Amino acid sequence: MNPTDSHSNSHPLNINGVQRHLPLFKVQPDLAIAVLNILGDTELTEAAAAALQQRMADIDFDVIVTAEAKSIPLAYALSVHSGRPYVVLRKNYKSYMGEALSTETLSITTGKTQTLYLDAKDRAAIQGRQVALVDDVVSTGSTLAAMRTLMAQAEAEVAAVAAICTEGNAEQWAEVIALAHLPVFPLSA
Ligand SMILES: Nc1ncnc2[nH]cnc12
Repeated sequence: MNPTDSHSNSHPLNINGVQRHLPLFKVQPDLAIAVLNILGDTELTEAAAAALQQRMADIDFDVIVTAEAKSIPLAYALSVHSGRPYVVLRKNYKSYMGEALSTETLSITTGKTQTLYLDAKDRAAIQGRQVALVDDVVSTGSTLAAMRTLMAQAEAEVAAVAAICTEGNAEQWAEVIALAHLPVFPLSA
């Protein structure tokens, strides 16, 4: 690495002309990832939503579904661009969520198992509908698998999977509509 390069500990990302340098973050003793955090980044979120909406223009979907937390602004922006409502799968159960559905997922950023809940009202909103699953980064596929499980339980059909970035093994994510691919960074112990 070049010590004079101020971005030597980052990975470049360009979405629809919006440039960012993603900081590298160690998530396991032997692995770092380039962290994409769109929270607070209206310009990047907007650029991504506009580009994804274009890529999804020919897909017939009724509802956008995302999981807490970092991708919520993307789902909101895509909702505005596409005119479709969005649903958020939650990480904590609240009493107002009624007869929610739930399933487990393993997070690469925390290394911990998490539960995803589908609120009873959202369950009714997607039953028998075509959904687009949306995430900021599709990485290990654990969140995506949990989202698919909940969609099957709720009798919703997955019409598309879309993300700002795929990560890791690009071939594994050929089905994902994505705007960029992030490598992972093996570290020597
Ligand atoms: N590169 C990444 N940035 C943010 N969240 C992630 N989750 C998995 N990979 C990620």
